[in-house]
Amino acid sequence: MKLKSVTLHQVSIPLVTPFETSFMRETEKDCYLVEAVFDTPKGEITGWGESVAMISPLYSSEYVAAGIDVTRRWLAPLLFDVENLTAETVGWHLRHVIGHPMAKSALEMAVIEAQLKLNDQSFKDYLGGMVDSVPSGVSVGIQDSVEETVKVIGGYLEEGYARIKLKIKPGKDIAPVAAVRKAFGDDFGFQVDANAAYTLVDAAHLRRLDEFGLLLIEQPLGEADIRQHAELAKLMDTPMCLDESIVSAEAAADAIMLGATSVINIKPGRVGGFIEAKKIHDLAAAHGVAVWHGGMVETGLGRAANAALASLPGFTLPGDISGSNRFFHEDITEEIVMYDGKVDVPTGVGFGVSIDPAKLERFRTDSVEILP
Ligand SMILES: O=C(O)CCC(=O)N[C@@H](C(=O)O)c1ccccc1
Repeated sequence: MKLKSVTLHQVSIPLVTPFETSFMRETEKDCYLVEAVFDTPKGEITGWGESVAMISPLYSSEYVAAGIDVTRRWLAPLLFDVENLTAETVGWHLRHVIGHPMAKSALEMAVIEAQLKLNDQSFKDYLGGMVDSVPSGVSVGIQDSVEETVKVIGGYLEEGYARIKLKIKPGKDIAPVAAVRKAFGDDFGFQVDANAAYTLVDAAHLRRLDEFGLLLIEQPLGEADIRQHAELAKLMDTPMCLDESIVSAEAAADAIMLGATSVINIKPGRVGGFIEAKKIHDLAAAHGVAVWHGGMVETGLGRAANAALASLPGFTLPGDISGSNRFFHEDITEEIVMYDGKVDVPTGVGFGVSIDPAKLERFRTDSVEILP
């Protein structure tokens, strides 16, 4: 395939309720979509991708404006020069640009989808997915009070979510977790995500979480740390899970070998794309390390692609692939629907969903066209 043009559509979609983590509080989903047109043996084909970078560099160093800039000035020009572009080689062609995994992943997604359309193939089949639906977990932001936390989680349990993930930070951790366990018992999957809000000095405090039978504790320490997480893992019974630190298969190998993680949160955007994410899945499986699919408040496009990846056999824990309605009043693709604690794995060609032009128009705030 030969890349002919790339258009980046910046969108802002209102959230149904504010989403608060230890490092930010969001009321809109701001991201950009990649619309890439390719010349192929079957004529012109368009592939779509989604960048999971936030509007500000608070989860990682990436952010929307930087992703648009690095794509316009560096990444797209590199791909325009490739005569026969394939999904499996995008990362190689972009390897000299340091960093920017989310921007690279968004472009790779568009190449993947065009290749799937060229080969009349679903993403699930391309990856070797084995199931038609995947368990659907939900991520719960930091609430204003313990009572509100119990109420919100009760609502999601009512809806039938397979697993609850609660954001925590110093001062909003033990009490809400204890109250949720007291209110709903021990028979549901419950985990916490600190987004790097603690330090090793907090080890004794974090060990108090061990009494609540949590599935895991996610990234309690620094976003780039591996060694200290290995130290903390020795002190806690709750399984250690890494998110932000796992920026590549290499980092995953280091974390596994150092005993820093017994569960890995896989996010294609964080590691540079779905091809690298599958390598991490395969590496973890070889080491008996469980993986689950993380979420970055993606639109239905990203959620559909994530569900396909999560259909691989190593994804043994429910991921953050909630229904579209968990975050959005309306999605820019067909709605991803959670039912009976699961979401369907799309079976259509490509990612199995399409961008609704009218909704793209409604939520679009800017577009930039990039030509060779
Ligand atoms: O369900 C979802 O899509 C969101 C899951 C979630 O909590 N994501 C968190 C995270 O730290 O993993 C996040 C969201 C947005 C930006 C950065 C991080």
